[in-house]
Amino acid sequence: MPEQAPVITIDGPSGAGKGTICQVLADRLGWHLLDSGATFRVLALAALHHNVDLGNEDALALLAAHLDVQFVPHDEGVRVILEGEDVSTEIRSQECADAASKVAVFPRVREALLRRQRAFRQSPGLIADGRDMGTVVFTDAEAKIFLTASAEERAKRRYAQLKDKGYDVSIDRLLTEIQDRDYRDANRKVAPLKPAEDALEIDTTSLNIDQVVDVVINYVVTKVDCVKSA
Ligand SMILES: Nc1ncnc2c1ncn2[C@@H]1O[C@H](COP(=O)(O)OP(=O)(O)OP(=O)(O)O)[C@@H](O)[C@H]1O
Ligand SMILES: Nc1ccn([C@@H]2O[C@H](COP(=O)(O)O)[C@@H](O)[C@H]2O)c(=O)n1
Repeated sequence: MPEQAPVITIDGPSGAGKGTICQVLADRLGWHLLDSGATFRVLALAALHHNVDLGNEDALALLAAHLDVQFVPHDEGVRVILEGEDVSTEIRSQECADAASKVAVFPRVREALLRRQRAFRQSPGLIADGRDMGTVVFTDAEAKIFLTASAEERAKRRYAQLKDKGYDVSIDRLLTEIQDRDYRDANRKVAPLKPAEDALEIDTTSLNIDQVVDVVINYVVTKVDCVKSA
């Protein structure tokens, strides 16, 4: 059997810094990047566009199986093209985040997206960002990391990020949204948000981005042979 490309998984709740750290790792190693949250967000957006009920598992699973979506690598990350339209910005809305966490509770929806997520595993390697990358999608990953931070710190980070982009947001509302999404993600029956048994857990509440990158790189070099020898 041909050898599979190595995978590093980074899971954790919203705002823990997964996307930021995954991008740094992917750039440093020259590996592919899977933002699995984007697969749920784009499905949720397609459901909203086509008036598919976010509570209808059959209809959502069918939509997921036939979704016309491309993830196109680009200088500033990955462009998400849905039915020929660039929706990279639109899927980042709070409405899509919320809808994504609603469609993500359904087993058949997750099953339909699995094949697309696993297809990102290509040479020379993959950095996979999500909630169940280490527990379900890439259980054989070479290194698994679970990033956390207090909900208050994550709301502060999101507030700063959105303010920076010119959005007028309330920190209290962001905190409530984060707590609601955490609850839904951690309490669903399939692929709940939790660390893999063999994951390194890093609480980033009082660490800055550079400090988190250092902890992650120091760990990865101990776990992934081709990174050790690079
Ligand atoms: N350790 C950190 N210290 C301070 N700010 C951070 C840290 N890590 C990430 N951030 C900032 O927090 C914001 C959210 O980070 P990021 O998007 O990486 O989180 P995430 O876990 O991928 O969230 P989501 O799952 O919702 O996509 C960004 O503005 C990022 O720059
Ligand atoms: N592996 C994953 C990734 C994401 N989800 C769900 O999608 C929502 C949006 O994810 P972001 O990382 O883009 O914020 C998230 O709240 C989860 O409900 C998932 O279930 N599994």
